[in-house]
Amino acid sequence: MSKQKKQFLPIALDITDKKILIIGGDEDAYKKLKILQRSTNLIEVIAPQIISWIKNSGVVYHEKQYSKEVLKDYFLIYSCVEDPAFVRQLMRDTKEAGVLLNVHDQPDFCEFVSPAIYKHSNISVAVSSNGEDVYESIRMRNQLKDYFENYQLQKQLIAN
Ligand SMILES: C[C@@]1(CC(=O)O)c2cc3[nH]c(cc4nc(cc5[nH]c(cc(n2)[C@H]1CCC(=O)O)[C@@](C)(CC(=O)O)[C@@H]5CCC(=O)O)C(CC(=O)O)=C4CCC(=O)O)c(CCC(=O)O)c3CC(=O)O
Ligand SMILES: NC(=O)C1=CN([C@@H]2O[C@H](COP(=O)(O)OP(=O)(O)OC[C@H]3O[C@@H](n4cnc5c(N)ncnc54)[C@H](O)[C@@H]3O)[C@@H](O)[C@H]2O)C=CC1
Repeated sequence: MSKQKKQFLPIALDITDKKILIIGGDEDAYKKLKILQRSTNLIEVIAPQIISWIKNSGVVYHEKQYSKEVLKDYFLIYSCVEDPAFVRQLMRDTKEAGVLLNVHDQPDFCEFVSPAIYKHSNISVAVSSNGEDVYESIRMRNQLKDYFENYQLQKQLIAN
């Protein structure tokens, strides 16, 4: 029987005073950290080895193996670990703890996916392809970004 296609709902979550955990300490984790830092400072990283870019980014980090006891302290979990056995166990742990999981670049394992975002003050434009075509999401976000930046520029020109 063919697998049912996933459906993702685009929403905006209240993350005020809520901590987010990134599991993994390499370049992928760093990229995810930089994206999340546009929206919050309440991010922590856990991994046995953490690159210096992460350590120097002002984030709280824990240089040790992940264990499921930590999950209760966080609102969202982003995993940037590739090991499939690790991911399978993490999916069981997050389900048990009732916390939502994103697995970097692996939509089949994601309970939520990250859209491509353009943010200007209070306005956010988020583009998602239902997890199907991230490059199209990024392309469309960039076009919308150009549109909004031109729009801002035109408004300024008219005002002056
Ligand atoms: C499903 C999803 C799950 C998730 O990760 O949440 C997912 C999946 C995959 N990404 C892949 C590749 C890359 N993704 C990026 C970048 C971003 N990816 C993001 C989101 C998502 N990526 C979710 C879908 C969103 C939607 O619905 O459209 C963005 C928008 C947001 C963010 O990550 O926060 C962020 C841009 C941030 C920004 O520009 O602001 C780059 C570029 C880079 O990293 O520089 C590369 C190439 C380098 C690399 O390979 O890493 C591949 C392999 C594809 C292939 O090779 O064919 C898969 C797997 C697959 O498509 O099946
Ligand atoms: N069982 C398998 O098939 C495995 C395959 N791989 C393959 O190896 C390649 C890359 O391997 P790595 O760079 O070692 O990637 P990795 O995914 O093992 O590690 C990425 C990051 O996650 C961290 N990490 C690993 N285990 C962790 C844990 N238990 N708790 C918290 N953080 C943890 C690491 O410190 C690192 O910073 C990939 O292509 C992957 O597919 C890697 C591990 C196991």
